[in-house]
Amino acid sequence: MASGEARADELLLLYGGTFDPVHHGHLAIARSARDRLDTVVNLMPAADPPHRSLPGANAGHRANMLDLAVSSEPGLVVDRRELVRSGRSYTVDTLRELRARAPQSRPVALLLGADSFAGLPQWKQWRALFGLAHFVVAERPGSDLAAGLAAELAAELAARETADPQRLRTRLSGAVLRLHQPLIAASATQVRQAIAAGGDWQALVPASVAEYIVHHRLYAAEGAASAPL
Ligand SMILES: Nc1ncnc2c1ncn2[C@@H]1O[C@H](COP(=O)(O)OP(=O)(O)OP(=O)(O)O)[C@@H](O)[C@H]1O
Ligand SMILES: O=C(O)c1ccc[n+]([C@@H]2O[C@H](COP(=O)([O-])O)[C@@H](O)[C@H]2O)c1
Repeated sequence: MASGEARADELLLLYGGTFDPVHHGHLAIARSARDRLDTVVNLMPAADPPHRSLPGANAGHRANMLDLAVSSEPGLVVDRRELVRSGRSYTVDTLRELRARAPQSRPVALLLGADSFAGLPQWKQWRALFGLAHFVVAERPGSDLAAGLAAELAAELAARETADPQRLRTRLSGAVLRLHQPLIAASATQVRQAIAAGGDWQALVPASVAEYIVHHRLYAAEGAASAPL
């Protein structure tokens, strides 16, 4: 495990998401990436996530829940860089900003689920992303990368895939590593819907996150406004 001050050539692993709310599926892939790559995972909530409707909880609440979720998890930390920027949280903008500040010798990787990776051709300037970061793609129940990828993305994957985690350190960007972590089928939609419907949801998130949701009345059924942060 990497510890202390990051070296200029240390791999920087970012895990972006809406995290509305963070659940055990998110944490499982973060732990798996941490262990496979022997590095810290920076969970980075999107303030205004592109290509989806407004989150159910505001960015401050979502980041606070992440803080709680990682508080006893070695090697997982919260990165608020997208919370201090206005406008939509496009990944290409985040990476360019980071590249302008970080040492040029520092490799950067993005962690994402297979469903997100399959949607990459819809992202802003998606091809430019390969020049800015590596991709670490986690399996997700229901998303099969072997089938259903757009031809242009399938071609990129075939050219860039590596099974060697070291490749993410010897190059600055452009490789794709697949992560075969234990699958957890949880989704944030499932959590939000179960809360709104009065169903069972608490086992899908860490206990501290469940307490936060209840305390702030997040995702409550229509008519029950959530508490402001
Ligand atoms: N259970 C899971 N297994 C693997 N990857 C996941 C899982 N849940 C989320 N991810 C990945 O984590 C990233 C952030 O996901 P996000 O915050 O949108 O969660 P979500 O559960 O997909 O949310 P929603 O249901 O609101 O769409 C995405 O790249 C997504 O593919
Ligand atoms: O940059 C884009 O166009 C873009 C489009 C869709 C998603 N993303 C990023 O992908 C990450 C996962 O998104 P989501 O919606 O699945 O939570 C999150 O960091 C988003 O900002 C980025």
